[in-house]
Formats: sequence, structure tokens, C-alpha cells
Amino acid sequence: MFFLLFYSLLATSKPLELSTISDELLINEQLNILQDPSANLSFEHALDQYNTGKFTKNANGKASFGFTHDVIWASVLINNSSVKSIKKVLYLDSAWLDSADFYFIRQNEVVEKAFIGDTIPFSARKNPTRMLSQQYTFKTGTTQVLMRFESKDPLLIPLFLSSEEVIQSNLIASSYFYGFLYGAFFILLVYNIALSISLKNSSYIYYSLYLLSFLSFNIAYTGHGFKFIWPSSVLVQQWAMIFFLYCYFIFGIAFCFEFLKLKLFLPKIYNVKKWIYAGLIALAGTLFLSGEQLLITKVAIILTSFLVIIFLSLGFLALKNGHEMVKFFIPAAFMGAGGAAISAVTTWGYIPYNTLLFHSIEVGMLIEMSILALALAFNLKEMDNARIIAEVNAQVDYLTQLYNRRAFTDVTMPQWHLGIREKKNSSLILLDIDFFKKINDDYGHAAGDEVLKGIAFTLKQKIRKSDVLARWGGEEFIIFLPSTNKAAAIKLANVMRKKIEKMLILHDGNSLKITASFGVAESNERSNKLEDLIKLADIALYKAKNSGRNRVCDIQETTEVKAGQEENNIHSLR
Ligand SMILES: Nc1nc2c(ncn2[C@@H]2O[C@H](COP(=O)(O)OP(=O)(O)OP(=O)(O)O)[C@@H](O)[C@H]2O)c(=O)[nH]1
Repeated sequence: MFFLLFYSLLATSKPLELSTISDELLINEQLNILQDPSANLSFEHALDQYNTGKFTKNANGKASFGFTHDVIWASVLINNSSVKSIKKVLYLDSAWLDSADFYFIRQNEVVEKAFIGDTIPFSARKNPTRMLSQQYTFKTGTTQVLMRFESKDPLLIPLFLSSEEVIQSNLIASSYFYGFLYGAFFILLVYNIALSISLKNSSYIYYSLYLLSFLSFNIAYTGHGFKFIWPSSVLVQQWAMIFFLYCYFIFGIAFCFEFLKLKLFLPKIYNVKKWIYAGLIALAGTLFLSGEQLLITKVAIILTSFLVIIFLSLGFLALKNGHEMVKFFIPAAFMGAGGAAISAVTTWGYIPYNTLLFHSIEVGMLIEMSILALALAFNLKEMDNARIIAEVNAQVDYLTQLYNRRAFTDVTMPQWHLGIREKKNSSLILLDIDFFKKINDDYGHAAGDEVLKGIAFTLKQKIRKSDVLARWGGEEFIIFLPSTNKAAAIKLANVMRKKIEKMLILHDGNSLKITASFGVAESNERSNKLEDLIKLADIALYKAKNSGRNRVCDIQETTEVKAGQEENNIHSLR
């Protein structure tokens, strides 16, 4: 009987030669597998099944068995042909298996066994490695390792045979990698939280939450959480990963909506945003309440795989609708969500396991994070540009591109005060187009606009760089002339008047002719207020209008000023 069993053991598989493994080897191809749907096969029964040839070769070195309630039994024969015992480590690149039981069998006798997995608190583990691992000293000859794996998450068992030194150096390398990854994420997180608070911009808040969810999810699925944060809580270990995966998906969608400015570029989708969020939260809530961990994980992984499609589709639609920032978003989403999708389908078992594919979410997110950091900085620059444009717009009259009334005062004030200090007189011209209402009434508002633009252009040609020209009101313009006396101002006003008189404005096949009236005033010692000078010019302008239009008038006497003010009062009462 013993010989029969031993024969069947050898016949089932060729042993793995320890001397051929220099540092580390993924041994999934060497495994023989038995999938147990009943999940209640005992060790003795499993060994019996193995010895009677019921285990089959693990096709293509499969590492992921996807979402399954089945228990996977795996066996490998390891031969030490040297005379010395060799210490090795069986290492699983998976931190979320519920059970990983190891039985070391020599000559059909169990010589050592170990039960590791998430159902045991991390603090109670013999080998406190982040991912599951089991040491064993292989004596000369053949040892069978029979293993039992079970999980409520995707059943992923990439199994490495490695030396302790390699595991240690891998741990150091991965500490550097995760130190860098978490450090970079942390800096970006703090930076974005600070930005979202100071700018009150929701896309930074959602990006921070998206980052935080990914960071937490990564800490959970890489085993860092179980090792360092919740070593005695099996419950947190079982639920944290899946909870953060849902957060990653939901905040990913929220970030995408805000970053792509869907309100502006895809309003139809933005308007149903609340329903989308409500639907996702209701779905997550229902699933979590059901307590069906395998189903919850399955849905989360399916959603994560689709995230890249959602991001890219919305990105391209927003780009089509003219959103500039998408040129950053599309490659970023392609790398980040694309990496997440590859990791998800690798975990799911749809593509064969390899370390790079499994960890592509981390690499992808790192690249995505760098591109989006650039994008958000670019966004800041755009906001700054928009602020500058808004400031300029607040100063400039849209139609004539001249300073507006507010800007006129801001720009003139320093020169006005300088003039007072240096005791240099300044002058002011106020001009108003004659019978402008008639142009609007006869030829339409657009024709009136053309006249205003034409006059602005003509006036601009005639002033000095130090003069300040502005649109004062509807059809009124103002010019401040520093260090200029009244005679010079009147001369300039007459040049302008004649030029306007000669102007021909072409509109819709009509040639329009216009004239303007001018009021000129000079500053004097009696007042140091700019508004008083403007009032004087206004009285002079009123005089020009009253004395027949198309002329330049100034104020001669104090009596004229008084009379003018009274008339102005009557005029404004009309
Ligand atoms: N097209 C156009 N018209 C304007 C604009 N701003 C003000 N107006 C018009 O300018 C006209 C000013 O008319 P009034 O104040 O009666 O003056 P007026 O017809 O020029 O007569 P006098 O000043 O007495 O010669 C009104 O019809 C306003 O609607 C503008 O930006 N574009």
C-alpha cells in the first residue's frame, strides 16, 4: 500500500529541484490543483484525493481563481538533492486570503503544518511579513507541500519559492517604493486640501478624496494596514479593502465630473449627477447590507474595471465640447484608471497573473497623479489668467476698448495729484455726439455702435500717451490732459471736432455723418478735486450743445459757472 501511494505521488508530478532556484521563483506552474466546491474537504481527504491522482496540473500557472466560494487545494513536490538542509520561504503576493494552510509532508507523514490568513490577527502571526509567507527547512529528499486556500475576496495565489535573504531585500526595495509612493501621495493630498480650502474649488476637494481613497485602498490591499494600523482587527482587515475600493470609485466619478467641468461642457450629464451619486451610494449601501462579501467585491472590481471607460468617454465628450484641460485628463485617466483596470482584471483572473500587471494600479496612479498635479497647477495658472482678464475687463469698455468711467478715475488720479503738487495746470475735454439718438432710431443700434467705435478710434489717434481717454457714458467721451493749459486743450478739441465732422461711417450700405460737441475746462487753484474739473467741463459741454452743437466751448467766468450749474440742474430734472 505504501509503495502504491508513493508511486502515485511521484507519478502525479515532477519535483521541483531546489538547487535550480537561485533567488526567487513563481511556482504556480509546478502546482497540482484540486478545486473543492463543497469547501469542506478535510486535509486527510484532500491528501487521499492527491494520492489517487485526482489533482490536475495547474493550467498555464494560473494564479487567480477569481470570485469563488470554492476552496483551492494545491500541491507541489520539492526535492533537495544536496546533503544539507535548505531553508526556504513560500511567499504569497496576496494580502487578503482568508485561509492559507500549509502541510509539509515527507513519506506520507505530516512533518510540519502552519495556518496563516486574514482570519488570524496579524499580531498573532509567526512570520510577520506583510504578505502571507511560510518558512520551511527542506531536508534531503522530496517534500510534498499541500496547501489549502480560501477567500471571500478574489482568490489570488501567486506563490513564490524564495530565500530569506531575497525576501528581506525585496522587503527593503518595496519599503523604498511604498515610502516614495505614500510620501508623494501624502504631499499631493496636503497640497490639494490646502488648495481646495483656499480656492473653495470642489474639483480639488474631490481629487483629495479620490487620492485619499486610493491611498487607503492601497494600504489595505498591500497588507500595510493589517501590519501597522489594525494588526488585531480581523473585521477591519476583511472590510477595509472593499470599503475603500467603493470610495475610490465614487470619488473618482465625482472628481471626474468636477474636473471636466461637466456643468459647462456636458450639462445634460451634470444635471443627472445627483441621481448618479444617489444610485452608486444606494448600490453600495444595499450590497454592504447584504453582507455578501464576494458579491460586493465582484461588483466593486467590475466597476473599477469600467472606470477607465467612463473617464475616457466623458473626457473625449468634454474635449469635443471645447474643454482645454482635458488634454491633461485623458492621458492621466488612461494611466491611472487604465492601471486600475489591468490590476482588477488580473486579480479577477481574466488575464494571467504577473507581478507588473498586478501592481499596475500603483504605477498607473503614480503617473496619473503626476500628470494631474501638472494639470491642477495649469488650472491655477488659467484661473490667474482669468482673474487678470476679469480685472482688465472691469477697466475696459467692451464696445470701444477704451477705459471705462471707473478706470478713468483710477488712472487719472495719480497724474491729477502730481499736477497739484507740481503746480501744473491740467485740462479736461468732455465730448458728446450730437443727435446720436437719431442715428440709433434711423439706422438701428448696430449703426450707433459703429459710430461709437469710429469716434473712439479717431480720438485715440489724436491724444498723447500721457493723456487719459475714456468712454464716460453712453455717447459721451472724456479726455484728461495733464500739464496742458486751456488754450492747448481747446485747440486739440477743435482738431478732434473737425476730424469727427469729416468722418464717414459706413454701415449696411449707408454712409453716416456725425458731429460732436465739446466742453473744455482747466484746473485752477480754487479746487483740488478732479470731480470739480469734470463739472466745469460738463457745464462747458452743455453750453456747446445749447449754442448750436458741433462746437467747442469753455467756461470763462464764475457767473457762467453758476448759471451753467443752474441750467444743468434744470437739465437733469427734465
Ligand atoms: N448704439 C448705441 N447707443 C447707445 C449706447 N449707449 C447709449 N446709447 C444711446 O445714445 C442715445 C443718447 O441720446 P440722447 O441722450 O437723447 O442724446 P443725443 O440724441 O445725442 O442728443 P444730444 O446729445 O442732445 O445731441 C440714446 O438713444 C442711447 O440709447 C451704445 O452703447 N450703443
